[in-house]
Amino acid sequence: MGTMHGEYEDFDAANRRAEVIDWLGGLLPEFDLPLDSSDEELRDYLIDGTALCYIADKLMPGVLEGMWGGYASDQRSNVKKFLCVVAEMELPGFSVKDLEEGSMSSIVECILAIKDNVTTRLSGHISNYAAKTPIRRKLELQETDGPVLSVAIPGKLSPGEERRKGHWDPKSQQRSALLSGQKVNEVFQYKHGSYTDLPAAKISEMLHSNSLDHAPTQSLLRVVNGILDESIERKRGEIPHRVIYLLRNVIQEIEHRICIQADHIRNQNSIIKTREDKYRSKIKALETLVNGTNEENEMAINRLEVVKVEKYKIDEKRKLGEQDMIRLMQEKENAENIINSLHQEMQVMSRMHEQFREQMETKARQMEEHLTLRAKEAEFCLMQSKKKVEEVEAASQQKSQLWSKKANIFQSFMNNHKVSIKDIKISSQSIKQEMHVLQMTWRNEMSNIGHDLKGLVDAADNYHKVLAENQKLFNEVQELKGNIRVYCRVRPFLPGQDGKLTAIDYIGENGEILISNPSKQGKDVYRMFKFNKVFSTHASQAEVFSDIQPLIRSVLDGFNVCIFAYGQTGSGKTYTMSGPGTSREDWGVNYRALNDLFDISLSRKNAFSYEVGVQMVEIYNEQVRDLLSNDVAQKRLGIWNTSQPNGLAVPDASLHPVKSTSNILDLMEIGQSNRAVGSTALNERSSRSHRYTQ
Ligand SMILES: Nc1ncnc2c1ncn2[C@@H]1O[C@H](COP(=O)(O)OP(=O)(O)OP(=O)(O)O)[C@@H](O)[C@H]1O
Repeated sequence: MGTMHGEYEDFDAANRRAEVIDWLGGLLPEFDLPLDSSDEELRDYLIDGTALCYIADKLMPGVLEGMWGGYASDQRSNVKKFLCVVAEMELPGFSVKDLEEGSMSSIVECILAIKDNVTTRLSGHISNYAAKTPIRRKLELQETDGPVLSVAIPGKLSPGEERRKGHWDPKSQQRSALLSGQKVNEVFQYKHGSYTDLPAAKISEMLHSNSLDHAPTQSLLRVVNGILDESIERKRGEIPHRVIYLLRNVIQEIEHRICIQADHIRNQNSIIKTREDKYRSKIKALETLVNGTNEENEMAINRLEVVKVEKYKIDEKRKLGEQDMIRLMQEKENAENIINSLHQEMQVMSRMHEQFREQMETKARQMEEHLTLRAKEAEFCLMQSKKKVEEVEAASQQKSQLWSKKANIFQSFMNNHKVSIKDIKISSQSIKQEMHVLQMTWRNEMSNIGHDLKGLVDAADNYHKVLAENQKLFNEVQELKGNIRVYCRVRPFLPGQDGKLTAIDYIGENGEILISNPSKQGKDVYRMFKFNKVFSTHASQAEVFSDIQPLIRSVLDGFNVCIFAYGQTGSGKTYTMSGPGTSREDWGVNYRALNDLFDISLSRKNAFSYEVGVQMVEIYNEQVRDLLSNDVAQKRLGIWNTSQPNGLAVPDASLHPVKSTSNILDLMEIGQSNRAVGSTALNERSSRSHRYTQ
């Protein structure tokens, strides 16, 4: 924008300078500068002040005093005179220094102000101009007290041409023009009715002198009007020929002046058109410039937006940078604190190091003293050791003599030993031979043992077959004896009971028992019962178990076995199943059965592997409880059905399904009052539990 503004200013200055040059070209005929002349070219033309003085003289003839123009003493006096005229006209001036080396703008503005002033004045002159008297070669407009505007006529030397020819004196020329004008006025100022009476000599003087050239157009028109008025007043219309001739010349002069004025106006029009075209082209250029400026403005706005965005980013970055700076300052403070603490630690360490160094130096001195003492001691010891060495050498000589003796003895011993070694070698060879014989016999024996082992393996196989056959036969015997066996054991009287009140009358060998009831009559007194076997009151625990033991062993062969005791309270169920004490003889059926099973499983451990499980339950008031469970709530196992014949109860199958697995031994004692039941179960290869009925 600054550049554009500068360009516009240059353009405006050039325009104004061109306007000055154009005006001067019309005012000063010798002025031949082109319109696009530079400031310096205009300065060169105006710097001597001659042209300026000529302008002032044109504006106010005679106003310049003394010698001016080419006759001036120096250039500065010309310029100063011009500036005095300008000051009198109250127009803006300039300094001489500006004209010599400063800016030309003030000079241009001054001349343009003069031009405007003259144009304003001429607007009134030109209206009168057409009605003035024609002059043949030069037209001069002059008011009574106004400025004079001269126009150069072709064919006559202009003041510039005269000046260039070295004889042009604008002041004398002007002065002669003024004098001839006054003379013409005197010549042409006649009263009415006097033109026809002009003598021929006077008319000839008017025609043959420069009177017409210098006469104002107004005077010439006054002459024409006067002649015409006189011709009208004279009814006869007779006007002398000489007056008519004068009239014709005056009219020709006026026509000539009008033609010149018309030419001048046409020239001015063409100049104005040329300027108009120039101004239009300049306006187009300015419009283009303005359009370009608008585009540049849009681009500048876009750039401004971009710059705003960049500024916003830069502000954000600046804020981040400030935050970073604050953080870095804090880190710096922390680092400084750390450095200070480290510095303090370093000082402490250096002090400690100094103390340590001093201590070490003290120690070193002490050590040095100590080492000196030790060195002296070592020297002393060395002396003593030398003495001892000498003593030892003496002793060693004695010992060497002894050793030589011992060596002789050892040599003789070695000789004897070699002899004995030879004997040992001979005996070892004989031992080797014996060992070889023994190895051969051992191999033979091992082969025999292998054969024997093979026979044993075959025998073992046969043994297993035989054992299986025996087991089969045993179980068949058990089945023949009956799968359900009922034994009766008679409890002896307890201490304090009367033995005469016994109901047992007879016990048979084949399981018969005769019960007598004295309270009954007839054959109802005796009743005979038949069991598999009846144990008398003298039967021991071992005798009772001996009849049950085969059934228990059949468990190991895959049969389920259940043994339970039944009887009224105090009849001896616990005594029979558990025993009265813990001694081996007192063991009841439970202990003996388990012990027997453990013995058998132990004896068969190389061939079979048995797992034994134990379950303890209590049946009391028709409630079954697991006595080995830690959870009291879980002890209850189910409801028992006691509606079986003979008072037997079976578990509800839906609640407690009886597992059909074999290899189970149940040992129970069942009281009449159903108060308590103890049960022990043994399972071969299985620890699954099994519950039986009451
Ligand atoms: N064969 C026997 N020899 C000696 N004493 C016996 C014999 N049988 C039982 N007794 C004794 O009889 C008493 C009652 O026996 P036991 O407690 O075994 O009866 P029980 O049927 O288990 O009674 P309950 O049903 O009330 O438990 C005990 O003192 C016991 O020592």
